[in-house]
Amino acid sequence: MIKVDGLTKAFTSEKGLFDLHFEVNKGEVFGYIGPNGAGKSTTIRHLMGFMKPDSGHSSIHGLDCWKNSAQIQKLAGYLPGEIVFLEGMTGLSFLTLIQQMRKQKETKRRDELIERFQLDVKTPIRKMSKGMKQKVGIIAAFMHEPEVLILDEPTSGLDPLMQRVFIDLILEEKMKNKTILMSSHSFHEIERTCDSAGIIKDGRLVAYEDMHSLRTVQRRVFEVKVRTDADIEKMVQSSLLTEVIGERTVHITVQGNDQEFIQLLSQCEVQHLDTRPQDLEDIFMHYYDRREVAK
Ligand SMILES: Nc1ncnc2c1ncn2[C@@H]1O[C@H](COP(=O)(O)OP(=O)(O)OP(=O)(O)O)[C@@H](O)[C@H]1O
Repeated sequence: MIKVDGLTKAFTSEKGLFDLHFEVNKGEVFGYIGPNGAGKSTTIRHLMGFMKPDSGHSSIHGLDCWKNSAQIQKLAGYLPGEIVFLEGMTGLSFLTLIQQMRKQKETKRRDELIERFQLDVKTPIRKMSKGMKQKVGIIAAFMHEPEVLILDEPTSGLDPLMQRVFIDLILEEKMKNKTILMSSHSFHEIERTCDSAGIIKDGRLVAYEDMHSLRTVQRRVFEVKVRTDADIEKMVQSSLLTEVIGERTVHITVQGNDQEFIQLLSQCEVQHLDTRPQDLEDIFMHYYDRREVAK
């Protein structure tokens, strides 16, 4: 449904997008994550046909995003990272204008969303808080029930209750077989809603996770506190995946090698042991360090 094929847009030799490839199938929710300035919004602008790639292409529903930008913009529900509103409008007059531009007469879904997000649409947009403006943008993106949704940091500015309302909305759209790409800085949001997640760094896709296999494979992270530095050394030297996180405390990721882990523990003087399932943050967090040289 959404296809990005060798997409390249070089602003400088290091900034932009470089030979980007990924696909999102119909009915899937794809989470697009990465550090500030990685290239998420630039990818999204290409998908919406606002930018011409230097090489490669992207398509939605088989339509080239650049060559068929008018059709793409009609087809997809889009939430920009920064919404620009016209002066002197209320939330309702803005939403009505968007509906008129789309020749959409039906207001039932719009009103349902207004109700759900508890938005006071009579407030002039210039007097709205960041979160209120974000709600207006979300409603505008969803109210015509598009088959494809392209969302740039949709929950930015929303309070925790509204973030939950948004997650429920995504899960509901997923049940209706909608295809969704959303960029986010929230691992929790991605874990709750997405079928797959990709991480972009310095304009390149550096990791990809299928959320279903992530859930079924269930790696576990153990936090182990030992008594001596020698114990720490033993752990680090073992073939297990370890990360020293504090004084004589180490995180060990275990996946199918439980026996090896137990043997290692039996050789050390363990003072404290704790565990939790590995989450997306554990897998992707190190990609966020901007000091790390891109591989
Ligand atoms: N029109 C442009 N001209 C030149 N450089 C640009 C342009 N648009 C974006 N960039 C640069 O490209 C890089 C990627 O920017 P982009 O906005 O896509 O990042 P992002 O992943 O969305 O970041 P954030 O999480 O901060 O929103 C940044 O270094 C940015 O400064």
